[in-house]
Amino acid sequence: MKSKIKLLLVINPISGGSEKGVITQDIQNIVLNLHATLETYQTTGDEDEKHIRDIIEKKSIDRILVAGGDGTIQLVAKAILESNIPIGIIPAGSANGLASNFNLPDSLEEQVKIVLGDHFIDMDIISVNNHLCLHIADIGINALLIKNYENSSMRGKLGYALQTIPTLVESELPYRFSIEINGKEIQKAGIMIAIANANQFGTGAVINPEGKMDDAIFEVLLFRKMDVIDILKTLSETSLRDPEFVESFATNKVTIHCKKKIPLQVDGEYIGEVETIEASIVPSKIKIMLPRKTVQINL
Ligand SMILES: Nc1ncnc2c1ncn2[C@@H]1O[C@H](COP(=O)(O)OP(=O)(O)OP(=O)(O)O)[C@@H](O)[C@H]1O
Repeated sequence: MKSKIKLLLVINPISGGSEKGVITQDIQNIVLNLHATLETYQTTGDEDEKHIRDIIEKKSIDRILVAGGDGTIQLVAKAILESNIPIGIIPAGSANGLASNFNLPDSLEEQVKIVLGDHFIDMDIISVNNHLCLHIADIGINALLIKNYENSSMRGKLGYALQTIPTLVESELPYRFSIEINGKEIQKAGIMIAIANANQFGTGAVINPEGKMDDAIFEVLLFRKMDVIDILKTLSETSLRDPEFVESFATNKVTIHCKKKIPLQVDGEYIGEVETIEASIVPSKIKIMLPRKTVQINL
């Protein structure tokens, strides 16, 4: 008889502002009926990466199930970079930017079955100024919006929307970029540049319909202009890819210089202001367990 799969549940108790005690109990019950054993690690925000690595080694973990937002998935991705242990996702963050790209089922039982299944994607990882990026990084207006949102007391989409007007007033648009890409240096003006591994923001707005997450290529998207209405559209499930204002370049390496310091965010975390962004595909990939019917979103 095949030995049972050793599953580690990594759960972030504060992500998405929701109580996780019930989820943990439900997962324990679901796993009891499947060919697996369960270890649980609750994140504390302090040295989680190291603790997860220790558990993987001591308990010979085969698969990891992450219940949290992008920050928690990032943390686990760093911990497993060398061991290449497959991970499954229970979207339990406030935005779930990465998970929104995978058509995951809502049922907890299905989500647990997926991590124990055999269908996966070998997902690319991008390094952006030495930060791991699984989803989308950007410089310019959206990063400034995320910074203002993080500093405000209002959470959720409304909190984000309320930051758009002060953000536009504060920003000095357009930014002027010098982009070294595919052996060329080009000069462009715009309100933001996104470095996209994935197709869509957590809000559902598709910004990169032709992006594939396992082709060792990422897209550099230059947004030429955007007004308040366009920014508010990112809060709904509409495509933002009007060719009038987005220019796209596919590559595995890019360097972008901006004359003035410009805000940078990676996977929803505000990083700070930078003058240069260096992004490249890293040699390691991570195995994300997916439902059988996952299709890449192509509009
Ligand atoms: N027990 C804890 N107490 C406080 N902070 C924690 C704890 N566990 C993890 N964290 C912090 O939670 C953050 C990651 O949260 P995560 O991104 O997963 O959720 P989120 O912000 O709600 O979701 P999203 O990124 O989808 O908006 C990290 O900054 C991590 O340090």
